[in-house]
Amino acid sequence: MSIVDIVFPGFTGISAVVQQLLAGNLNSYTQLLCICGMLMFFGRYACRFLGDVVELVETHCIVSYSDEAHDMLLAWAVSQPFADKARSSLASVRRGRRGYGDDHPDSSENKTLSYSPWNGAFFFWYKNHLLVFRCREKEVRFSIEEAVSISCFGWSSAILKELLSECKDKYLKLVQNKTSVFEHREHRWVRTSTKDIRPIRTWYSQRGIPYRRGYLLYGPPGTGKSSLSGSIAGHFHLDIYSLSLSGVCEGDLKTLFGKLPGKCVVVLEDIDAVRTTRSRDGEEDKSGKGSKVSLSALLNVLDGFASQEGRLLVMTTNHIEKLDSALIRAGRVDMKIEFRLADKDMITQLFHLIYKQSEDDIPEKGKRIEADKTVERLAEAFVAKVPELQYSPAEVMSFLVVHKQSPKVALDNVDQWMDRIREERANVKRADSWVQEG
Ligand SMILES: Nc1ncnc2c1ncn2[C@@H]1O[C@H](COP(=O)(O)OP(=O)(O)OP(=O)(O)O)[C@@H](O)[C@H]1O
Repeated sequence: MSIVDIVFPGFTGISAVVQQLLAGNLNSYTQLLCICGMLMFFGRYACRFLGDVVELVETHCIVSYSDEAHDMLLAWAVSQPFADKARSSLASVRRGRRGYGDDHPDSSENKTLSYSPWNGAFFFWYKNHLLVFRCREKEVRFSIEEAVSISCFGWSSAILKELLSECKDKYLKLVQNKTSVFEHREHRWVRTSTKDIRPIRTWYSQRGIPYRRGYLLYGPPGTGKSSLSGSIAGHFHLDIYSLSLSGVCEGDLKTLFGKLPGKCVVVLEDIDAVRTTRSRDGEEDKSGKGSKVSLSALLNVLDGFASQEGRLLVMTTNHIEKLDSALIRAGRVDMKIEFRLADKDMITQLFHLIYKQSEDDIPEKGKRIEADKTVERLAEAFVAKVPELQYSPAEVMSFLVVHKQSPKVALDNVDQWMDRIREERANVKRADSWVQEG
């Protein structure tokens, strides 16, 4: 290998081929192969050189994967003719790679596929300017990210800004009346889904009093704590930023809170996972459950966070008894709401929710009333069998959904289902006691 190979890899090989060609030692078939090889070799350098020259006369705008501008640009790009014609594209069922404009794809009979340009440079005309949309895979901290940019020829970026502004308008229309859910990936917020706003009427909305409060939702798993957070966000047209304390370290927690927008709902899940210590001077805690976030670090970010207008903090826990009083004192938590296992009333409501017939199901009023009476009778029998405050709404709901075709079958199977749940709980309890003993 010569020094020239460092600058032009393959140079030695190609010069040997040229020498052989000039010496005339090769038969015609080998000559043809050598010429093809040379053309490919020089063609590659020519393309690279041309690319460099083009880059010199281009103006770029890089759009960061972790920024909402990325969603804006892609929401626009998927609807462009160049996306249709792209030789390389990424297919997705949702209208967007990160869920914006999600129209409940699962509920649709025909899951609509959309294609966005992928891994290449795509030329298109925009307001009489030739622009380039580039999209590539980039490795960031052991994971693959998308690097997206738009470029124009010349030294002014005005047309790029105009395009991005159009993308923003289009995107805002797309996500209007939707609630975006952001979750953390290391130190960044990433949109994971977009939901239709869940309507909820509250004392506050009726009186026009804005929310700037902290709530603690506590109770056993599956009692609706997270669902209520979604409803609150939807009602106030705010996005949800959901953070599980068991999955972040202190540094990331601080960075993530620093990157929150002005108005949003922040849901802090598993708040009991925080390392409890009353001292705020950084003293090590003794309770240590393996969580990477100490109470002092959490209190510090919450105090900074609370000063922001329009942010709503919702903390959820399955174990209120484990929480430090400093964390849930008035001011940080204005209201504590207990979520309980399903009582008779709730079980009845869930039964009705699943089995009561709508006008679409049975258009004839008489028949519908008859069917509903049967459901009411079966609901009473069901409630008589299921003891209250033993099962979560999520458990009852998931059992009923399995038997959604027949309330009668649900009733016949409920004893068996309760036995199974009891057995599962006993197994979990046994496993827990082994872990504690170990
Ligand atoms: N009151 C309720 N009415 C109807 N469905 C409910 C109710 N509570 C819970 N569910 C059902 O249970 C599912 C789980 O609820 P959710 O995730 O809100 O519970 P959670 O209390 O936040 O649980 P966890 O503590 O495990 O996070 C919901 O998607 C919903 O289907």
